[in-house]
Amino acid sequence: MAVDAGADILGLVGHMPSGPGIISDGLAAEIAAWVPESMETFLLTSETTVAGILAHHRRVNSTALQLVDELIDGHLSDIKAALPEVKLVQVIHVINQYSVQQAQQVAQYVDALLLDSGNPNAVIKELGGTGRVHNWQLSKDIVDSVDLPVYLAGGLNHSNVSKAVAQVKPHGLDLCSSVRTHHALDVEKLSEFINQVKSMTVN
Ligand SMILES: O=C(O)c1ccccc1NCC(=O)[C@H](O)[C@H](O)COP(=O)(O)O
Repeated sequence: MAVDAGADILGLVGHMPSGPGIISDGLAAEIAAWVPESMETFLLTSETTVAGILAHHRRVNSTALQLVDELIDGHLSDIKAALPEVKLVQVIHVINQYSVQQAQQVAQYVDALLLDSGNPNAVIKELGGTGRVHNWQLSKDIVDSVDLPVYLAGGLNHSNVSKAVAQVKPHGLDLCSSVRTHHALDVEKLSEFINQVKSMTVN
């Protein structure tokens, strides 16, 4: 459905402490092997050690790794050295001014940033798929201060996407909750969103 709708990238959500989009590693691997070669697959991993992240990648074999949490053991450069052909995308949960510093600190070690609205400090960590919008001014400050592609996520839907793009000017958009019904991707909601984005590029 997402390929037909014109998505450029598929996000394959691995094991997470919470969220509506989680799938098994087996299914993620099947999808990663099936997609057209021109399409990127981002494996979303909540692993926080280099060994755990590399093992997760071996199970799925995606074109990119989207790290939804902070590393607690090892360094991003260790992952890059082990998997030079795999893009590294670090998620920054945009909460306050510290998030801008965090983005600037990791920018040199990754291929892209993705700005989302999770709360890694919650009792049950929220690492994405929240459906919540964050402070887009902070996101804009990040876009303006790093020299990397930056994706915007967090509560995007067909009625707020124009404003989000105008304010933040991201490289790309990532969304989950607003195009689902009862947790499953909804073709009508997806088309409504894509049509809105297409109308923005035409106008
Ligand atoms: O979808 C999930 O369950 C999920 C859980 C934890 C991390 C990421 C998750 N989804 C993938 C994404 O990157 C979402 O597209 C992103 O967080 C935006 O979600 P939403 O605010 O619901 O549009």
